[in-house]
Amino acid sequence: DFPSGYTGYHNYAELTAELQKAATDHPNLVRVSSIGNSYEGRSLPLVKISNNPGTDQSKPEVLFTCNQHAREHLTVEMCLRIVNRLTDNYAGNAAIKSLVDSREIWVVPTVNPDGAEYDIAAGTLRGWRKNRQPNSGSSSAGTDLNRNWGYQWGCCGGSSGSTGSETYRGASAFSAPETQRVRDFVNSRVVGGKQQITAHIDFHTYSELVLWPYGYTYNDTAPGLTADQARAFAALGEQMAGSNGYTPMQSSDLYITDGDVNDWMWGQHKIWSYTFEMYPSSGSGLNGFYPRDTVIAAQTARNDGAVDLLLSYADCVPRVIGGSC
Ligand SMILES: NS(=O)(=O)N[C@@H](CCC(=O)O)C(=O)O
Ligand SMILES: [Zn+2]
Repeated sequence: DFPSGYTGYHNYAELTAELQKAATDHPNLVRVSSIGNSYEGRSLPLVKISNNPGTDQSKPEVLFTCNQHAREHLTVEMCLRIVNRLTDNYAGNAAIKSLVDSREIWVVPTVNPDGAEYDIAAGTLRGWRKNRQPNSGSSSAGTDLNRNWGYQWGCCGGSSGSTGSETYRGASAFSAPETQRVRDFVNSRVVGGKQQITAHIDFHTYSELVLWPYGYTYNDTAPGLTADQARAFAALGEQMAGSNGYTPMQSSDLYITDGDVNDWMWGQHKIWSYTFEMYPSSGSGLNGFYPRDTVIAAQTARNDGAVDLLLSYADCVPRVIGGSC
């Protein structure tokens, strides 16, 4: 479990209990289900927040994913913040009520529960990043889930083919059960030939950044991403960064990543997909991944405005530059 100074973070059992509590407290707003299991067989929880959660309505859908990277535990708290804030405040906050009434919101609070549990299993903080899937012929386990997505997978030097690398891309695109399960869920949201999810944030730590596609190329435009679309990505990214004080940039300006989730969400589905790197802005080595639990409340609430911005533009993100849909 988490060591002292970190007990405010939710381990897997505490997370699932918290999600069940949200559903029990708000049966008219929340459904908790599963997109399937991790490599080691842990259920990957799926939370739906809606004013009619038992029915698929034709409203713009927004997805939040957290904890692709095991050691980035603050992101689990971020997804929990989204669930609790949108439900606990629905009755008393007109702005939140209108966002929830006009959207269908999906939250996957942990994409990598095996890695997250392994990271804390010894009562220490191991610095683990990848999933816990073995690599045949190697004593090094783990795939970097954020290099395993099947858009431009392994194309461009933005990942590694070595099983021991922290950015090992896996044996093939979607070789990891966890990316398969999120892929299958997103694919299932194509209804009547139209992807219902219009916008997405994948939360990571750390460096305090707002990032948008493409990661696989330094170019601002590339096949499937026009200059206007790049302008819209940047404009909304800059507005969200203005609300949380993070630094906005195209993700390849940070470094080239291939097989990352944003490139797949946009490349495959034209979902306006961002990565948020949360607090801290900097750190020496591993300690940046392990801020004490005393920062959780402030550093998750810090993103409330950005979450609301994404939700508000979700009907038509190009509106952010005066465009139309
Ligand atoms: N959270 S992190 O691993 O330090 N940074 C992310 C950045 C993701 C991106 O550039 O799109 C990654 O390398 O997957
Ligand atoms: Zn990460």
